[in-house]
Amino acid sequence: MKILITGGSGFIGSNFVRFALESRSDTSLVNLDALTYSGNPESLRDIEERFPERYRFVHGDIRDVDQMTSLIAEADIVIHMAAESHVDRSIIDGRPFIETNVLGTQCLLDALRQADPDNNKRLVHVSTDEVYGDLPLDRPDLLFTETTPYSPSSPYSASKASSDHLVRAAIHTFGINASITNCSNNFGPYQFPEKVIPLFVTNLLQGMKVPLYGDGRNVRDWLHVIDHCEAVLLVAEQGKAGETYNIGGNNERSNLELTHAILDIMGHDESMIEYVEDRKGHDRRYAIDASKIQRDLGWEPSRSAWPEALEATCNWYRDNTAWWQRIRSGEYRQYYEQQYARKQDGV
Ligand SMILES: NC(=O)c1ccc[n+]([C@@H]2O[C@H](COP(=O)([O-])OP(=O)(O)OC[C@H]3O[C@@H](n4cnc5c(N)ncnc54)[C@H](O)[C@@H]3O)[C@@H](O)[C@H]2O)c1
Ligand SMILES: Cc1cn([C@H]2C[C@H](O)[C@@H](COP(=O)(O)OP(=O)(O)O[C@H]3O[C@H](C)C(=O)[C@H](O)[C@H]3O)O2)c(=O)[nH]c1=O
Repeated sequence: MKILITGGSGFIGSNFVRFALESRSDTSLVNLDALTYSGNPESLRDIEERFPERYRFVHGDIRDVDQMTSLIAEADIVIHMAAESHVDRSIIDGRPFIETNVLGTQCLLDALRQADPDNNKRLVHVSTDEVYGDLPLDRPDLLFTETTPYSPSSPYSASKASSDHLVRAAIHTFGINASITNCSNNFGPYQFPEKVIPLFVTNLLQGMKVPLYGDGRNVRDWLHVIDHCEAVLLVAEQGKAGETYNIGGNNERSNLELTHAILDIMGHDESMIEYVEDRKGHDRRYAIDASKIQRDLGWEPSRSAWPEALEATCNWYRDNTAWWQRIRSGEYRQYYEQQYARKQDGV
């Protein structure tokens, strides 16, 4: 089986590459990635050495239709993960989100149709539960299902919703063999330290406080990244064309609960919490009903149990300082310090 992954040098992508090569000995994989600020070749250095025959990196952009067409022509399965992925950045500037998530997805679909006019190849479009908007805090009975209407709140989620619609339109109009996955918040190794868990853990490792937005009551449904990767691979191999699959951990936590758990694991107390200005348009609660993928494909989130999985993740950042120290001392440090100061001042 030949897989082409886009965005394979990012957080979920690099975990997917490792998981697919380790769990499928008959699989080879090409990773097309533009290496934006969140793409890190260091995350896959060991893979290049361990699987020289089965793994190849290609530096490129999903908007380059000619390059994408030749790469897709050589693949059986395309896993589309490349994206601008951070909500806070989309609030500062939404344009890169439209360029990669919307235009980039259209370019990928154009390339797929050129490379595969008979629709023999399989595409999995990896998306987010944020397309559904948010849920009220006082209705724990409500969950996102595959038929929940789209109601995105941030430029990020609006761009992902657009990309989902483009994929659905190509399924309907051209009959492409694609499925869409909508997943909840992932945690695990190799996540860029702008997202809440690696940010808080690496702040604490540097003796810095953790900036909690608003009152900390917002809720996220946390899933270990390898559970997500396993689900995406299952959808690629066994999912039905035209279907959407929701993926979630059944693991809802308020940000305050998450923060206390991290503080406990890292040996700190609540004096390290700094309450800062809330995120604009901050979604209150995400919660996924994953019963369809559980029923149809037999998937279970077996690696996401807390506190063990969270503790293993915190330990990974503690044990892999070389991976994040370079990132946190470069350009990103300036971005982060500006953001942090702005939120402290409430401007
Ligand atoms: N992180 C989560 O919790 C989460 C949850 C659900 C869905 N998702 C989706 O999963 C996918 C991966 O998310 P992530 O958290 O790993 O993101 P990430 O930011 O860590 O990685 C994104 C990768 O895409 C690459 N990329 C960006 N623009 C590109 C372009 N134009 N061409 C080629 N490559 C490009 C980057 O270099 C990077 O390697 C995204 O589509 C995201 O919307 C993420
Ligand atoms: C960075 C940061 C975040 N937060 C809060 C904001 C959220 O309520 C929660 C998680 O934030 P984060 O930015 O890590 O993730 P989400 O905005 O939920 O989005 C993530 O999960 C979805 C599914 C994707 O699709 C996104 O790609 C992914 O980034 O912590 C803070 O309180 N302080 C901080 O400094």
